[in-house]
Amino acid sequence: MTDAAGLDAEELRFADPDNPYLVEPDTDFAPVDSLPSEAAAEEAALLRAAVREHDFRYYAENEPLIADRTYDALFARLEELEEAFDLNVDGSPTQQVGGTTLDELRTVEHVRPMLSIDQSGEAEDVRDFDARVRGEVGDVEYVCEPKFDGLSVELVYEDGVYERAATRGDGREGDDVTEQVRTIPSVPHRLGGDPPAFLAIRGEVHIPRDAFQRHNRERVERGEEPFANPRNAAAGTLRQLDIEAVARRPLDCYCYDILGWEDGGRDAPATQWEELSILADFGLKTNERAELVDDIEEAIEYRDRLMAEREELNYEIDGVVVKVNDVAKCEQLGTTSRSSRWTFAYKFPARAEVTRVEDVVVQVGRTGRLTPVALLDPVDVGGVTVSRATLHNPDEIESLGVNVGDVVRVKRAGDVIPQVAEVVESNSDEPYPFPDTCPVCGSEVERDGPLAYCTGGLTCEAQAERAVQHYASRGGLDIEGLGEESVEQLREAGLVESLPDLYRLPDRREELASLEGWGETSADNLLAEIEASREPPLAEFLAALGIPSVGGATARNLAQHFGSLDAVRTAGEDELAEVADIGPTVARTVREFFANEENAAVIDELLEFVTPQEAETVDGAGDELAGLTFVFTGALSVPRSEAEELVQRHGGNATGSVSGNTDYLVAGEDPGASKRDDADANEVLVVEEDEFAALLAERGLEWPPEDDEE
Ligand SMILES: NC(=O)c1ccc[n+]([C@@H]2O[C@H](COP(=O)([O-])OP(=O)(O)OC[C@H]3O[C@@H](n4cnc5c(N)ncnc54)[C@H](O)[C@@H]3O)[C@@H](O)[C@H]2O)c1
Ligand SMILES: [Zn+2]
Repeated sequence: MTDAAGLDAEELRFADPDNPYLVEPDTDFAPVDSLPSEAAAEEAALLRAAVREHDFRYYAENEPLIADRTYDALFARLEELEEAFDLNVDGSPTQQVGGTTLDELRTVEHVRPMLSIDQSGEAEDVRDFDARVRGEVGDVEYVCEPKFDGLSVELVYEDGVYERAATRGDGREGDDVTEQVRTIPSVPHRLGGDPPAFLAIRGEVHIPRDAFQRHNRERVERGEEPFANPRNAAAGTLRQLDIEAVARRPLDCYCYDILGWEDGGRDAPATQWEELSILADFGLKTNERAELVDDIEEAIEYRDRLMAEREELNYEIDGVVVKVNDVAKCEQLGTTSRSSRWTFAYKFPARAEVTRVEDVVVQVGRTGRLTPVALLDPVDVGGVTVSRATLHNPDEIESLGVNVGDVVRVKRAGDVIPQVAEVVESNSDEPYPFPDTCPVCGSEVERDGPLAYCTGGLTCEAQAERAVQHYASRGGLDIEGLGEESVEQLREAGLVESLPDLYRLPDRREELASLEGWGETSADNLLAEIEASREPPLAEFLAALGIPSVGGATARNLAQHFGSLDAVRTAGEDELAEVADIGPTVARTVREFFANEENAAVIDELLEFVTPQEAETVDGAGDELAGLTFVFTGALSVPRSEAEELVQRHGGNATGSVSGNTDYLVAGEDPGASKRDDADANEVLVVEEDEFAALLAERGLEWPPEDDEE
C-alpha cells in the first residue's frame, strides 16, 4: 500500500523510485501526435517498468499500489505509444499475461495457455472488435457472460475425478492450488453425467459478497486487517498454505471454458454455448446469466442490462465478457501472446457512491509529507464500507473544491484506497483551507509542486515517532522489543520524543519498568538491545535514518561508495548521483535530508551515543551485473526472492517471466522442461545454480549470499 512516505527503493523490483507512474500517476497524457518520438520512447520505457511493477504487486503480492482504472489508463497509454511510434515491443508487458507464480507453491504447466482479455469501457471499442472479427470470419453469434471479479483457475478432471487445480500465473504455468480448490463446495470431487477421459476447464474462484462482508467483519473483530475487496480476499485465500484456513473461507467457483478435452472418438463441444451446458451437465457450477446473442448490438444491450442489475448480484463483476460462439471460428481468429482474439471484455465504469464529508484531517508521514484525508459518513461501496477517502494533496482539494459538509462521490472500483472523485453538492463557498502550519508540530508547511511537507524534520513529533519506529524496525537497526506500539507508548509517556532519547533510556530505567505491560525484565532486555545497537555498520545506520527513497539496498550502495557517514553527509548532489541506483531525484532528496538543519541537529545528537562503523569502499560496487537480465525458475538452494534481490542490488534485472531480452535463465534443481524450450526460443542462456555462482564469482560476488548480508 502507498503510505505518505512514498516508496523505498528496496521495495521496488522493476522500476526506479523516481518513476512517475508508480504512485498517484498523472494519467492526463499529452496527445501522441504532439510528441517527439524520442519523448515517446522515453515515456514508453517508464511505463513498461511501472506496469511490470504494478503487475508484480497486483498478481504476486496481492497488494496493488494504484487503482485498477489508473492501471488500465497506464496500460492503454503504453499500447497507444507502442503502436503510434512503431516501438519495439519485445518483452513489453503489453505482449504478456501479467501474472507470475509464487515461490512457496509448486508450479504446474497449463494444458493450454490461460490468456488475458482485451478490454474497454467504450461501446465503440466493442464495435471495433466486432468489425475485426466479422472481417476475418464472417457473421458470428456471441455468448455474453458476466465478467467475474475473482481469480482465474484451471481445473483438471481425469475419468471424471478431480485431479488438480492451478492459478493462471504467467499464463503458461501457474501455482498448484489443488488442495486449496478441493475445499470449495461448488467444485465437485467427482463429475456427474458422461465426462470425457480428460477434461481441463477454466473457472473463476471468488467470494460471494455477503460472505465477504461477514468474513471481513470477523477479521476486524479479531483485530486483523480487513481485505480491500472480494477479489483481493479470494486471491489471498487461494495462496494460503494452511488448507484448513482455506476451507473456512467462503469460496465459490464459476466454470466457463473448456481448456482441454480428450475422449477417444467423442469431440469437444463445437460452440461456447454448448460448452456451458455440458459443463453444467457434469455438475460444475456455471452462471445462469450467460446469454447467446445474434450480434454485437445485443451484446452491448446485455452489458447495460447487467450493469443495472449489478447491485442485486451476490458476486462482484466488473463488466461482461463477449465471446465468439463458434469454436472453429475462434480457432481461425487465433491468439496473440497476451490474449485471445475471439473474446472482448466490455467493462463497467468505476464504482462510486455518494456520501457526506464529515471532516478533513491532515496526516503527517515519516518524510513529513502531509496527506489530507476526508472522513466520511460511512457508505457501502461495492461491498466494502468506506469511511475515509484520500484527498491526496492540497492541489487535489483545490481542484475538487471540496470542504467539510460537502456531498461527494467516492470511488473504489477494486481500488485499494478509496478516493473522492467529485463534489456532488457543495455546502461551502471555499475549498477546505489547507493548513500552512503542520497540524502536529506547528512548523511551517512547504510546498513542492502539488505536495505539501512539514519542515519540522525530525523535531516534528509525528515524524519523530515514525522515525523512531523505523530506526528500530527490521528495515533499520532491528531493535527487538521496540515495535510500533511500544514506540508510541514511550512517546506518550514522555520517555522517547526523538531518536537520541532512545539512548537516554538507561537513565530512566525505573520509569520504563513501571510502564503498563513492561516490568524489570522487559525493561532490561530493551536496554540491552539498545546498548547493542551503538556500533552499527554504516549501511544499516543509513537505512535506519529513514532518508526518503533510501532503503536497505541504496543505503548499502551509499556506504560502499563513501565509506563514512561524514562523507555521505557532506556529499554534493552530483557526487551522490554517481552511486549505483541513485538518480538525480534521489540524490537531491538525500542532499536535502542532510542539509535540513533540524535533521542535522538530531543526527549530531545521535552521534554522541552511536558510532556507525566505517564501510570498506568498493569501486563500482553495485554495478557488477548492470545490463544483465535474469529469470529464476525452479527451486534454488535459497529463496528465489533472495536471488532476485542480490541481482538487483548489483544493478542487474530480475524478472518473473521469460521475455525476449533475457540474458540468463537461472534454473534451480528442477527446471521445468517447457521453460527450457521456451528459453531457447528466446535465445535465453540457461544456467544451473552452480554456473550462476561462477558467473557471480567472476564479478567478485558471493553465492549463496552470506547470512548476515541483509
Ligand atoms: N491496480 C493494479 O496495479 C493492477 C495491476 C495489474 C492488473 N490490474 C487489473 O487487472 C486487470 C487485468 O487483469 P487480468 O488480465 O488478470 O484480467 P482481465 O481483467 O483482463 O480479464 C481476464 C480475466 O477475466 C476473467 N474472467 C472473469 N469472468 C470471465 C468469463 N465469464 N469468461 C472469461 N474470463 C473471465 C478471467 O479470470 C481472466 O483471467 C486490469 O484491467 C487491471 O484493472 C490492476
Ligand atoms: Zn510537523
